Amino acid sequence: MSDLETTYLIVGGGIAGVTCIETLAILHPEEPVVILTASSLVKNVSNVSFFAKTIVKFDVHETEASSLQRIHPNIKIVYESLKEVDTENHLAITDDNVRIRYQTICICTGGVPRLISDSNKSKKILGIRDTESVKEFQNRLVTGRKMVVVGNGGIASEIIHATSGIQKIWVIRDDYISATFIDPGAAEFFQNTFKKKTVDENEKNTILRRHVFTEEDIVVSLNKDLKSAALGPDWYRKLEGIRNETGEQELEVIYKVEVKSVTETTNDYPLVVELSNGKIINCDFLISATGVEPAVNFTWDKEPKAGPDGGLAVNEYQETSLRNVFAAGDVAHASWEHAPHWFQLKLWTQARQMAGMAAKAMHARITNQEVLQDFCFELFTHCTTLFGYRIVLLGKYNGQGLGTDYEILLRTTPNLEYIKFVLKDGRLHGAILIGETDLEEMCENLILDQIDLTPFGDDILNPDIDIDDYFD
Ligand SMILES: Cc1cc2nc3c(=O)[nH]c(=O)nc-3n(C[C@H](O)[C@H](O)[C@H](O)COP(=O)(O)OP(=O)(O)OC[C@H]3O[C@@H](n4cnc5c(N)ncnc54)[C@H](O)[C@@H]3O)c2cc1C
Ligand SMILES: NC(=O)C1=CN([C@@H]2O[C@H](COP(=O)(O)OP(=O)(O)OC[C@H]3O[C@@H](n4cnc5c(N)ncnc54)[C@H](OP(=O)(O)O)[C@@H]3O)[C@@H](O)[C@H]2O)C=CC1
Repeated sequence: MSDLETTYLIVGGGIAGVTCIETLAILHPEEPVVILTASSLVKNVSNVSFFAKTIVKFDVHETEASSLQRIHPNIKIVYESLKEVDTENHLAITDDNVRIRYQTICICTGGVPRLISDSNKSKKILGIRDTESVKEFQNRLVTGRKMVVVGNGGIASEIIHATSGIQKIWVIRDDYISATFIDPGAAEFFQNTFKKKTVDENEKNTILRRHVFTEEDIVVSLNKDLKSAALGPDWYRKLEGIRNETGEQELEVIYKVEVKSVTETTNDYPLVVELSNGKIINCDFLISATGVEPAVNFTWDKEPKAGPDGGLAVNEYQETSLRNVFAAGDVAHASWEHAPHWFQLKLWTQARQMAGMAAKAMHARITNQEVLQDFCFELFTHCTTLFGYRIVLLGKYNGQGLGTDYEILLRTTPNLEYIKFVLKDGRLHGAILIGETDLEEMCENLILDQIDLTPFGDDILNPDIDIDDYFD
């Protein structure tokens, strides 16, 4: 017996779940869809702009789940948590024992912060994922004097940039900042902008250089029951201006260390953080911005295959190893053979792309049609803002997996732009574009078409030559 019957069941109201519904609303509006969401707010995407075929930028907002009724005429919203999936009988069972019979299901339950190992020892160790966790962080910023930030990815970088009036100790495993997204050269570009806001005239000169790098030169780095969706792009703006003290940021970066232990004390500073190099830091609270793990927070009659991170392993159509069970977004592990210039990172662009693909494949299954993998999986692209600069990452932007004999061509103008091309056998395999470079579309074409750039030499990045003319 079931309480509800549906053709499509979507679990989760983050970007992946909502995109899946939006796509099904276009492909199959007459068929019933049920969304099972643990939070009453869902994500929606607006102001989508394309810098090139595959390079997309958009805004993410939170809205009432009921607004989905305007998107899909045949949707039913169930505000509950998924407890169990009975794949044999095509049944999903919620915490309150509501039973939903589906023909296809897409799991979009996202991720939860992966905190440092001592996180259960103190409530002063915080992870950031949803609005609630940011509120707690905001409260701690109001009175905090010193915080430790652990991790070297997107969240840590944004926190360091956005907070002021508090002493910050940034603890990272790498030997340069923001290693998930950039290389040591770009890290230096950003650190110079921290040091001084204005640049001397004679420092504004553009520097162009080619370097043959090896893998050893560039190290490729790639709290609770949090069931709300992950935050939107401008979440860190909520941290700005909490303390209005002006002046130099009190920032200390400690490189190549990890946190060994964290203990609470009754001393002036309530938290004692011991690092792997023996250093002791006393602080008010610690932010663990140390990645996400997939939220597979329900049980199965039969376990599907999992990826190395515990996420649901999916093929190129986003289907798990269990027929008619699809997955998309942070909960999914991309287990198909990737195109040469694509790899998975837990980002909302990818959550959106995976969910669009899942919806197409679910629709094809129901209507007995064939489906092809979407073109967006040909090229890794990420468009974001870091330390106040627009940053576009393309393909193997840090030489990921290119072996030991690739070249790097750099053009940098202090406080203005940082452009890095990763070349192998004369062809472009990846790029980091920081600032308003206007090179996105050209780079996308050069990577996708694998044009031999040897004849252009270093002119490919010469600011006085409009290289686009060659390819028109
Ligand atoms: C602070 C922060 C900043 C970020 N900034 C960026 C950025 O600038 N650019 C970028 O590309 N990415 C960014 N990300 C990553 C991005 O937010 C995620 O990759 C993306 O939101 C994942 O979407 P999702 O739909 O898979 O998961 P989520 O957004 O986590 O949504 C999961 C949904 O599933 C629901 N759910 C969970 N378990 C259950 C259950 N058992 N039953 C029912 N419902 C359930 C939750 O309520 C939620 O609605 C950021 C992440 C964070 C935390
Ligand atoms: N602008 C953007 O695009 C943003 C994207 N995001 C996304 O949100 C998600 C969460 O962000 P975030 O938490 O920053 O995750 P990230 O995966 O971006 O970064 C995690 C960082 O923590 C480090 N780390 C992991 N475990 C430890 C540990 N035990 N001790 C010290 N360091 C550790 C990792 O190092 P190592 O690499 O060595 O494992 C890495 O530097 C990610 O999917 C991220 O891509 C978040 C904010 C902004």
